[in-house]
Amino acid sequence: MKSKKPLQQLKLTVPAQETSITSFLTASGTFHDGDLLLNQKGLRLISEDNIKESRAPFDSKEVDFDFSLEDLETIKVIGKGSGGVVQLVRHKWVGSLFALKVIQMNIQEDIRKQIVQELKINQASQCSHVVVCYHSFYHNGAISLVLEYMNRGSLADVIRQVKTILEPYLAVVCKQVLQGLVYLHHERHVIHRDIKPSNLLVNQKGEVKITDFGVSAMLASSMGQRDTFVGTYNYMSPERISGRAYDYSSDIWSLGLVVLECAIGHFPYMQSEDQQGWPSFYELFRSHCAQPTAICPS
Ligand SMILES: Nc1ncnc2c1ncn2[C@@H]1O[C@H](COP(=O)(O)OP(=O)(O)OP(=O)(O)O)[C@@H](O)[C@H]1O
Repeated sequence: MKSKKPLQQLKLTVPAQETSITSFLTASGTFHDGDLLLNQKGLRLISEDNIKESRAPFDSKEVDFDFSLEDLETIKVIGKGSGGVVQLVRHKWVGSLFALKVIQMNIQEDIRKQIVQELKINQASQCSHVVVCYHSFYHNGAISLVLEYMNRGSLADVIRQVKTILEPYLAVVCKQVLQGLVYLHHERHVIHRDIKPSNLLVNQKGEVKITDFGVSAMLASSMGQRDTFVGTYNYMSPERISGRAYDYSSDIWSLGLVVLECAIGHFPYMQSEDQQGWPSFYELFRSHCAQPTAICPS
């Protein structure tokens, strides 16, 4: 694809809709949104009916309290995303390491909703190829997620270090991500919608796990397809770029681009690894959709 002038990585901007956090707080200071309740002591999912009946703080017997934010000490900052900072932390008494993702909640309505979605999915995940969220806390306007620490960072970090990944290893990476996607698609009925190298984390055992469900959406059969998007365009499937209906297979397209990137050492829609920046939306649209191929039906 020809690229006259490389542009910055694209992010879709959404209209600013600042929502005060106070509108989601109960009298006791618990963050409440839909069936999710979150406070300093932990997270609890509750049916809407129960919430209407009580609007009460957590029943401490129903939450595992053997773990609090005060039990964690920060070792260093390991990453920064659009939602907030990720720190490496250690449990003071047990010595276990975790990644602590702290997200300030006085943010746009759409993003807040995505984070709540992420919490619900993380809390329920039971798959060895999906990053575990052990605990989540809400305190002083911020949500903190205690995540499984993946000590080799993301696949983006790996590509930066080794440039390309040889086919036998790439096959192993691909298989693990596919196992994670099979779980998300078939067990959780979720389209991830933001599969990209920085959302695939690696540990020293060679395990690869999917993380960051900030832009995931539940695909409830009654709901059909979700049409809101927050994230980068670069790994997006032709049907999403052109605003058509999409389904689970759009995650597979994204994974395909990630695998190609690992194999050739640069994002496939850049002409070479020397090329700086990312293709513009229009360049992606033209290459995926305006000049349709077998994988982009009109
Ligand atoms: N569980 C984890 N273990 C180890 N490192 C992590 C973990 N979670 C995140 N990181 C590191 O922190 C970085 C930032 O993560 P975060 O999910 O906040 O943003 P991102 O996915 O990189 O970007 P964006 O928010 O724009 O999608 C990651 O790229 C990764 O290097």
